[in-house]
Amino acid sequence: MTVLVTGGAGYIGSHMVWELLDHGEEVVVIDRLSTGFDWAVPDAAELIVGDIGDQDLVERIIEEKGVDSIIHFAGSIIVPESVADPLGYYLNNTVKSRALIESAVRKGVKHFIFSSTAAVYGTPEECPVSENAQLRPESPYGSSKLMTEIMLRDTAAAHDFRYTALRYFNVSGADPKMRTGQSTKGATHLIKVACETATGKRPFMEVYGTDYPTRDGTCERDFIHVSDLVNAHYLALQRLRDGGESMVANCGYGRGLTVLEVIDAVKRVSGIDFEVVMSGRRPGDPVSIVARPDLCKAELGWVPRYNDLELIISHALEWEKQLKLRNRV
Ligand SMILES: NC(=O)c1ccc[n+]([C@@H]2O[C@H](COP(=O)([O-])OP(=O)(O)OC[C@H]3O[C@@H](n4cnc5c(N)ncnc54)[C@H](O)[C@@H]3O)[C@@H](O)[C@H]2O)c1
Ligand SMILES: O=c1ccn([C@@H]2O[C@H](COP(=O)(O)OP(=O)(O)O[C@H]3O[C@H](CO)[C@H](O)[C@H](O)[C@H]3O)[C@@H](O)[C@H]2O)c(=O)[nH]1
Repeated sequence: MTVLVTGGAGYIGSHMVWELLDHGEEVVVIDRLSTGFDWAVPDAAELIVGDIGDQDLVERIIEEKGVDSIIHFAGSIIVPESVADPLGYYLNNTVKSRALIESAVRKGVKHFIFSSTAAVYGTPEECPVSENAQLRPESPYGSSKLMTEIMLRDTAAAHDFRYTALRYFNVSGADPKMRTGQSTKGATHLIKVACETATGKRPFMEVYGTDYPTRDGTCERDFIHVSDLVNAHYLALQRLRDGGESMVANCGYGRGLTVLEVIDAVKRVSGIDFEVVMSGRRPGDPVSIVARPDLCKAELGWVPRYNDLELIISHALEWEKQLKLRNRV
């Protein structure tokens, strides 16, 4: 039994590959290396450079490697970029996910885990938000992911195929053993950007919007450590293999932190008082989004191990230093 990890050369995917290898799984990765790196894939996993929309390639991999499960991370992930290029996002996230799901069904892969996102909720009426809240994405990115969730739901109803869609909140941090981390070039994620500024890779950083209706005027998010996130996927994989029904679950800690609170914490942990410029709002940003994680805990038996902002930041900062040391910036 082999697990096919799409996007396994990327930030979250590479952590997933390590999590699977740590549990003794056979792993094959497909990644076109658009934002990922071949060096991020451990030697013990096979990397096939290619596109998830290439059905001949994907179906050959499934057959030749004896793939029983797919964990699907490959996609385009930047909210404001999706506002500027909606059709590009619908192609890479929705159309190519459709091709991948079809290949899975054709080749009899019965278990599928999908990287969904809190962006499917838009700005929820109630926070923390539970899975049955209204789905009103505010960006093409969120819509492109919601459409994939719908395809999975309908495919599972029609075929011998079960899935878990995990709606990630704000993923951050790095492998505590420093085997991988977020290496994305031109990153836009808050903690990554703040750590790059603290380590001198950027001269300053901006805060996008200071007039939101929150306690300090900046947006509020729920930051989850990437290692806790990939552990939830591993538990979801075991549950599907044990016959568990399809499900959709939030992955977050249930705790909201504002942009300014995060920046202050990065300054504290790094000991560097870097420059922060207050700017206008960024398109597509919901004000506040925090998970209700009860379902993930109850159904998967998920027990987070790194629910501590300073610990998340210390791992992210350490990875930033590793990138410099390894000349990979
Ligand atoms: N980072 C977050 O905070 C976050 C939050 C919610 C959901 N997600 C989802 O998690 C997944 C992984 O995100 P990430 O942060 O690791 O991003 P990433 O950009 O580091 O990883 C994505 C990987 O997919 C690859 N890829 C993209 N399109 C491909 C294609 N058509 N064929 C083959 N490979 C392709 C890229 O080369 C890259 O290695 C994405 O689906 C994203 O939407 C991320
Ligand atoms: O330099 C920066 C970077 C970010 N922000 C702010 O920080 C907050 C978080 O922004 P991120 O870009 O880190 O993350 P998003 O919440 O926009 O999106 C992330 O989480 C979402 C789920 O909530 C999606 O899944 C998406 O893939 C993932 O990028 C936003 O208010 C943003 O405007 C800044 O002020 N300055």
